[in-house]
Amino acid sequence: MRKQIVAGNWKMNNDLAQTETLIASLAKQAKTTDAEVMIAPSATNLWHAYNSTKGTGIEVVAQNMHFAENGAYTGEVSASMLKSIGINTVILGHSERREYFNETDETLAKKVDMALSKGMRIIFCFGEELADRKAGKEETVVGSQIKNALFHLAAADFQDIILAYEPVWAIGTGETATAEQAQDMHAFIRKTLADKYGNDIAEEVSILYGGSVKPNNAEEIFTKPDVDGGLIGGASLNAEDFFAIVNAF
Ligand SMILES: O=C(CO)COP(=O)(O)O
Repeated sequence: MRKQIVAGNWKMNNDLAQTETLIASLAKQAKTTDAEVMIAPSATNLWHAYNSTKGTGIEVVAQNMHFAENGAYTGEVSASMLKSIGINTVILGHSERREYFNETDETLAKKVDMALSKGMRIIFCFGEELADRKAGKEETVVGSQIKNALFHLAAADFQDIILAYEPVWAIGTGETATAEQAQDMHAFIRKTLADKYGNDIAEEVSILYGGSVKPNNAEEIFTKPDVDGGLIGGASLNAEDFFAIVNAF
């Protein structure tokens, strides 16, 4: 059985005091589903968040990391640094990192390798832009993003990979993919995996949907057979909204 996961990507929001306040509110929420719950605070607040979520069942994950072991990469954070403060999962390939920080499939492949070599789990993000969808190229784009960054891996590596389909046109726009659009793409992603690694692997990989998931649309999206959860931006900054989404399964 693949895992159901709801992860909150806080992006560049919440200073230390706000992180404390939001985690205190999250800790008061009741979970009524089996979904795994994750939050991704900023790098400066990971250590605090790791400590203050102990015993809550919420996993703290990182939003990014560098591909090198260590060295002269001013401003960057390594996998070992994350591991050393108890962080075992990292988001890689978010469209904002691709767009604003020039992350490419090639650099992401290196980040994937480093994270896996440190025994970390990865939430690997990808998704087409509006122009791609208008041109009917969404499957071509998504297929190549997955192949270029992940298809050098061994089948066993996929135990540590969670995929997150985030159509760029639905991120922060209030425009969600319809549940059918999400399901169609997730089925395509699973078939892409199955063609390369076989059905057993493809059936075990959790595929999350991200892009304007809110309490009022989460249930419809999560009931689709190939949607195993969500990567939540804006709505993860409010504890009640985030847990309404967690409990939408
Ligand atoms: O980018 C996202 C999560 O990583 C989605 O953001 P929104 O939920 O704000 O659209």
